[in-house]
Amino acid sequence: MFVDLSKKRVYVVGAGTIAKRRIRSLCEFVDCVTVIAPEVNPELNKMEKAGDIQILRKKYESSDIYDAELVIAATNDHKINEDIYRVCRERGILVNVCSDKDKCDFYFPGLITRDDVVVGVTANGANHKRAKAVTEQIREILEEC
Ligand SMILES: C[C@@]1(CC(=O)O)c2cc3[nH]c(cc4nc(cc5[nH]c(cc(n2)[C@H]1CCC(=O)O)[C@@](C)(CC(=O)O)[C@@H]5CCC(=O)O)C(CC(=O)O)=C4CCC(=O)O)c(CCC(=O)O)c3CC(=O)O
Ligand SMILES: NC(=O)C1=CN([C@@H]2O[C@H](COP(=O)(O)OP(=O)(O)OC[C@H]3O[C@@H](n4cnc5c(N)ncnc54)[C@H](O)[C@@H]3O)[C@@H](O)[C@H]2O)C=CC1
Repeated sequence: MFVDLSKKRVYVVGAGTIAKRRIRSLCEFVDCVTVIAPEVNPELNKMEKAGDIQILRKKYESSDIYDAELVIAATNDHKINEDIYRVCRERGILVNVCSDKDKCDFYFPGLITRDDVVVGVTANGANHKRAKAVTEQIREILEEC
C-alpha cells in the first residue's frame, strides 16, 4: 500500500544518525516533518534552513506529539522510545521505534526512487542487512532502466 503522506503530520523524536537517515527519506514524501531533539545533527540544521523540516530544540514531552498522525521514535534513550510507543498506542498514532522491531506499526524500508518509480524493500523486520543488500542490487538495476 503506497499511502499519500504529503499532508500528514509526521514527527521524528531524536535528531542523530538514525533519525537523519529516516528524515532524509521521509522528506521525499512529506511536505513538512517536525523533529524534536535537544541535540541536532548538522545536516538537519541545513534542511531546516531550506524549509524542509521544522525543529523543536527540546527534550521530548508527550504533549509535543498530541496531533501527530505518524511518529518515529529515534532517540538513543530506550526508555524515552518506549514512552513514545506507549503514548502513540494509547492515542492510535502509527509509530516506529527504531531500537525495537517489536514496537513498530510499520517498518522502515530500504528506498530506491528513480523518476516516478519508487521501490521499498523490507525483510519483514527479520534482517536489516539483507534489506540493505537487496536495496543496493535493485538500485543498480534501476540505474540501467
Ligand atoms: C526492523 C527495522 C525496524 C525499523 O527501524 O523500521 C530495523 C531495526 C533495526 N535495525 C538495526 C540496525 C541497523 N539498521 C541499519 C540499516 C537499515 N535498517 C532498516 C530498516 C529496519 N531496521 C527495519 C526493518 C528491517 C527489515 O526489513 O528486516 C533500513 C532497511 C531502512 C532505514 O533504516 O533507512 C536500513 C538499510 C537500508 C539502507 O541503508 O538503504 C543499519 C545500518 C547499516 O546496515 O548500514 C544498522 C546498524 C548496523 C549494525 O550495527 O549492524 C537495529 C539494531 C539496533 C541496536 O542494536 O541498537 C534494529 C532494531 C531491531 O532489530 O530490533
Ligand atoms: N533501526 C535502525 O536502523 C537502527 C537503530 N538503532 C537504534 O537507534 C537509536 C538511535 O541511534 P543514533 O541515531 O545512532 O543515536 P545518536 O546518539 O546519534 O542520536 C540520539 C538523538 O536522540 C536525541 N535525544 C536523546 N534524548 C532525547 C529526549 N529525551 N528527547 C528528544 N530527543 C532526545 C539526541 O538529542 C540525539 O539527537 C539507538 O537506540 C539504537 O539502538 C541503531 C542503529 C540502526
